[in-house]
Amino acid sequence: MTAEGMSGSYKSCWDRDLNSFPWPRLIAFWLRCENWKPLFLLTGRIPTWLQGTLLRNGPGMHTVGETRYNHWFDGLALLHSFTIKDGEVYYRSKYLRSDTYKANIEANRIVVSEFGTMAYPDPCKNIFSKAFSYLSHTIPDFTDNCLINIMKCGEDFYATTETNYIRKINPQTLETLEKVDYRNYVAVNLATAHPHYDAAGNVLNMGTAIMDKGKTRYVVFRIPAAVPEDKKGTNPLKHTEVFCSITSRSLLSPSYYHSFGVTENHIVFLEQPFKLDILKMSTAYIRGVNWASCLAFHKEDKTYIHVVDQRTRKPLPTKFYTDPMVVFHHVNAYEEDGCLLFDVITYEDSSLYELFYLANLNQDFEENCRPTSIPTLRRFAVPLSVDKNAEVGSNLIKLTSTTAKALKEKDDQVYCQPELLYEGLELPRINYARNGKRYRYVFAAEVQWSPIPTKILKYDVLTKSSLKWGEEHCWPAEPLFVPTPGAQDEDDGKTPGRGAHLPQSACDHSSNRDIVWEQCDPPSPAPVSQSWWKQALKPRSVGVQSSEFKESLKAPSLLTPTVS
Ligand SMILES: CC1=C(/C=C/C(C)=C/C=C/C(C)=C/C=O)C(C)(C)CCC1
Ligand SMILES: [Fe+2]
Repeated sequence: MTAEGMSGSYKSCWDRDLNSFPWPRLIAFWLRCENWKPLFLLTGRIPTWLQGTLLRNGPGMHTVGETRYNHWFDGLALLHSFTIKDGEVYYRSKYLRSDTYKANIEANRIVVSEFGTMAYPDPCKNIFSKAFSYLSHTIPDFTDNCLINIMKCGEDFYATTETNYIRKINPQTLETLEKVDYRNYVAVNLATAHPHYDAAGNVLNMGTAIMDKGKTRYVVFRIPAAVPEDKKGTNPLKHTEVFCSITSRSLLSPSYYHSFGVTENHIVFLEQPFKLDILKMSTAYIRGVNWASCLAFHKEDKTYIHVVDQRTRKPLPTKFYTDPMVVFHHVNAYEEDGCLLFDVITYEDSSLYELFYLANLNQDFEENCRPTSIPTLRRFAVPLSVDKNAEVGSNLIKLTSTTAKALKEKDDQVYCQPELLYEGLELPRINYARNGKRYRYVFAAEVQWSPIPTKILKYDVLTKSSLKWGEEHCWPAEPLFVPTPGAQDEDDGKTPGRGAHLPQSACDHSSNRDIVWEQCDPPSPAPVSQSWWKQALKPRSVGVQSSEFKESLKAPSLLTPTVS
């Protein structure tokens, strides 16, 4: 939690073994390189209305046997939950038992490729059979190490990454359930880990269909929260539908993207010049290179802004574009006086992903980890209807609320120039009730010339002012805004700080179903030191907690993920 902090005692499954240790009120975890370092957060007060369970996901294990991953985004997914009840927080964690996890642990080495690490299942297989088996299909079978986020579909929760696989999990026990292949429901080879939700909880996500029926497309698909009455009990995924699709400008080098924007009537998709090279991907195995090497930033290209009308499900006809840039996180988007405004965190190149190679994060960190461009919050404005007779060179944006421009060009093109709002923030969150609507506050991690956040930030788009919280030895990261029940003001709520880039389920104050927790076996008691944290990371079987502790863990389950 952040500035308001939290009070109450921090209980964990290791409580009985380590209660002699002067536990801080709350411990925030931060994985820096491979060493977990406990960070003691503050004392303070958790508002009594803040009840619920925060689910989070992230890379948790970067070495298997003698082998180690190359990149931060490769680590085996470690699920965490924080149950907040009456001023106390109960923590648990569990590795996602993906097929990748099981194959690696069984082989006691990395045998499945990830973003930054190419691996081979069977080293003694000769190069020809390997080549043949991998060349047999253009798009290889990707990993199900779903380490990025948590998605809620109806009453189900899934760990997600950016491949076609998601893994269903039990939100109470963090156990891994079914492996789901999006391709069984919608033709996509990749999909973002940043879906949007409407007020009814229906999921809207995007993925890329590579060379599907001779075309490569960006596909927006919708997963209903509830199944039709006559289909009660079926899996909502079975009712997934293609909402709309945008044809990629290139068959074999579609854009890489990490998120997208929505407004009440439109969808915003940036076809950015940070591209996947499909031919390189289909030969990556036999060339022995990782997937990351199949991504490239083309600074001579443009960034195309696609706007799809949700009512017609068709892209607007005008060709909007802006300068080459790389965006991972959309913040929000909304419509005002016939214009669509969208706010994104922009980079001038794709160097951020380079920074997160563990070799860069390990030694002389300050030197290696200087991004060549700082994440910058920029606001774009796009006219939703373009006057054909508008003078070439004229600015089509007449709003007083922004200095963003949309310059009319010949042959129906419009060149968009953004307004710079704030330099040095990432992992943006908003009060999600304002998603797609006019809004005022961005909650984010302040990131200066290093990928390691140092402060939590609340930025006011209206006044261009910001509030910050930071403290020595604290590395807060992605905040999650939880509105106060019955709040009127957009920023009336709490923003608990969170470990790097992670998923969350906020709290809803309504349900109070009790859950009884089986607890993981605590690691052997040890002073809190690096070894203890390393040990804590070892996969643990689920054991049964001592009765009194279990009793105290009867927490209301309030699992309502917002978005991540
Ligand atoms: C495995 C794999 C991929 C993994 C991408 C990942 C894991 C990206 C993580 C991004 C994050 C965490 C961004 C944070 O803001 C790609 C590139 C889709 C290509 C297909 C194979
Ligand atoms: Fe993200």
